[in-house]
Amino acid sequence: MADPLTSAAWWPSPAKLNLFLHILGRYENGYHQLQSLFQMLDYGDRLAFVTDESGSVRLQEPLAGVPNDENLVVRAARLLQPCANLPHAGVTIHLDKQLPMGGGIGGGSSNAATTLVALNVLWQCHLSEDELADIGLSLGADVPIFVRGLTAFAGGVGEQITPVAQPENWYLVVNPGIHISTADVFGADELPRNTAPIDWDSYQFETTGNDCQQIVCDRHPEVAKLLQWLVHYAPSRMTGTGACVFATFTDQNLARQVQAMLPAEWTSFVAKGVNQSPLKQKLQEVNATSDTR
Ligand SMILES: C[C@@](CO)(OP(=O)(O)O)[C@H](O)COP(=O)(O)OP(=O)(O)OC[C@H]1O[C@@H](n2ccc(N)nc2=O)[C@H](O)[C@@H]1O
Ligand SMILES: Nc1ncnc2c1ncn2[C@@H]1O[C@H](COP(=O)(O)OP(=O)(O)O)[C@@H](O)[C@H]1O
Repeated sequence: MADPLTSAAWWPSPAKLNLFLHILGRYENGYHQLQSLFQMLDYGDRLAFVTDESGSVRLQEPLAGVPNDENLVVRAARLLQPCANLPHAGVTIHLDKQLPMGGGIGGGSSNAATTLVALNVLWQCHLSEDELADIGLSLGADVPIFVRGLTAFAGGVGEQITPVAQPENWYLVVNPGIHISTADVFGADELPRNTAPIDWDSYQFETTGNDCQQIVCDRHPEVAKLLQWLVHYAPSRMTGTGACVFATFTDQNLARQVQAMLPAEWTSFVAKGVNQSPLKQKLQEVNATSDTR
């Protein structure tokens, strides 16, 4: 069937990697104080929004295991609805899901951020980026960084963001096929929670790590096996609370050569690390078009 939506109707919803993830401590509300480098990728899901005056939010393609009312896309749209400057603002949302769920690459948070950024335009809410990031934070710690759409160091629970340009490397991202709950990892007694803070200026991949990696490897030997396989070819690490693992290359062809050798049990994608996310780029294009009208 022909795609009824034009290519211009789609808004990108990119993945991220945590190039490192340190846990410094725990706040009174149970959330953890982190330091991390969020690397935006040029690869991800995409969403399209068909607005109407129904006053309701519909999701056309439900996700297996996620009731529509709990889908972050629907929750984000409903949070924004009171800010719409259109009568009875409603929307049907199309979600083209490519990213594995629960993989530590931020798919759900990114979907929520794309929904906030796109509907802010389409419903004429006129909210600032800061206001959208604040709304996003109420949906999840990772949503604000996707709203801002820049590769950045993050502190606090992940919401204190310092944009930083990184070399735009190529990443082979491998999914061992395990769904890991972020809450389960952060709830683990054996999780290290006292890593000393680092100065952003002195960041190096080699001298940092992922404080969640060891317990995930202990609990899920498949992740340990995958890491052992990948480090033969390139510097590799788990992203977020897992389960995906990435290997870093300066050359796209090398990343694809290693991808071609991966055992069939693991799925993967190759993506470029970008300093500005495809969502931010799309927003700039949309704003430029409306400025010339
Ligand atoms: C730690 C990261 C790194 O990217 O893990 P991934 O989810 O990407 O693997 C994220 O910041 C996660 O962000 P996000 O997935 O939005 O987290 P939330 O929905 O806000 O929280 C999920 C659960 O993780 C725990 N949590 C999350 C963030 C944080 N700084 N401290 C925590 O303790 C809380 O127990 C919370 O119940
Ligand atoms: N639009 C969405 N996309 C993915 N997951 C979603 C979405 N809405 C809600 N979720 C829930 O959020 C959980 C975490 O998803 P995701 O963001 O993909 O993982 P992670 O935080 O590990 O990167 C999923 O297992 C699912 O239950």
